[in-house]
Amino acid sequence: MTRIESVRYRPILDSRGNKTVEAEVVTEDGGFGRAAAPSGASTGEYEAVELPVEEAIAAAREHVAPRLEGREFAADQRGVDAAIHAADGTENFSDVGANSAVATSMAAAKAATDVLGAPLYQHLGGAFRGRNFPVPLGNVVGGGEHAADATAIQEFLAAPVGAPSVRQAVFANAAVHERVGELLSERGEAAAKGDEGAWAPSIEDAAAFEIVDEAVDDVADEFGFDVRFGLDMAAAECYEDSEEQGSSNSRTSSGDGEYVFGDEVRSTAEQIDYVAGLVDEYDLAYVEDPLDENDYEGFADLTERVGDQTLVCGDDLFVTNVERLRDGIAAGAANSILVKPNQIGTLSDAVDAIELATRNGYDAVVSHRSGETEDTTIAHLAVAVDAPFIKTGTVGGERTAKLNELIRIADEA
Ligand SMILES: C=C(OP(=O)(O)O)C(=O)O
Ligand SMILES: [Mg+2]
Repeated sequence: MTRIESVRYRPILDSRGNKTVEAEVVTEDGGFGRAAAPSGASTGEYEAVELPVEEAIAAAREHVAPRLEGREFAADQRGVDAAIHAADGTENFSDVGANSAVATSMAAAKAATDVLGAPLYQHLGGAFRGRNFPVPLGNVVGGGEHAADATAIQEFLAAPVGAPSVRQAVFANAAVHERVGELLSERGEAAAKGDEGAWAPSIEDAAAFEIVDEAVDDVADEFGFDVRFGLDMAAAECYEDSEEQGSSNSRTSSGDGEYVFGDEVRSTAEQIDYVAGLVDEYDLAYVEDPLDENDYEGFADLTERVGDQTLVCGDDLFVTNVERLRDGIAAGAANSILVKPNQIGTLSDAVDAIELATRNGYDAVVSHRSGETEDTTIAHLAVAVDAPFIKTGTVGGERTAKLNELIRIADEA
């Protein structure tokens, strides 16, 4: 009943003004699904390959669409995703592009829900989903690869862990963003916004810690529940391998290089001490990518030290990849995984990573990318898999698209 009749592709714009892939899937009985690929800036070395948009679209038209049209059923997500894999034939979607793959995978899911008449989260997660909602982690200050001349740490994230509802949590994060803006202007720090809508002031990380700490305390008092904060350090971007000092982003070895965050240079042991100290000092709820993407051992050491106090999350470390996650679980590296469907290319692969994580006591954090569209699939995915957290910004239309969808799902569930 949901047999796919046609698959169409077009280039559209993402929030950075770059071109990205939009896919549309139409079923024989008129079901329609449309989805668009997001795009990262601080991408992990081991992510599936994003091809230039025209190339990805041409490859998808030639190889993916013919494997789906008249052959696969949109409601059979595993079948659709297996066909996309077969059309590509590589380990990392380097032939058709993870951007066209993920757009197709998500569009098929939406076409199925259109026919089935069920919300996307229910189609993906089943009849018993829709009761639990993720805590939204929302970045309020940032820099790194997301803004020039701003903080060295990529993201300072509000974490409204005590919120009684997803709506209150979303509103609290917006309030933290607003309060941070006020505190910055009281200090005379005019700030632009980075790629994800967070303030991008030209200040040291130490000043950002003071400001965000004060802002979350103020908002916790105002809202009457616990609001903490966390970080995405995106440390692979700041790691310089010992064999290639001076050239940033070397990814060939780990452990004996240096972390260069602004003017501060740290060895791996010092970086672990520094992060553990931050967790204690600021009662951090969350620390993503505190170490290089190859350093399972460093992640394990840090997790051993602070894993009972905070979430230690692997983004570039795991890249939503079950093989890399399996290695991490064996090593005791991290206790949570960031899940970005475009890092791995299909919804089925993303769900596999989430299920492996959950079975092993790792929390899944479903995440946006710095380059986004109005697509709301990740809001539904987070509810469908019972993810305890979602990271999808705080303000800006492409971010509020997901946050407002979460509020709607909660209202209608
Ligand atoms: C969302 C992130 O940024 P990007 O999409 O640039 O990888 C991240 O690093 O978690
Ligand atoms: Mg990250």
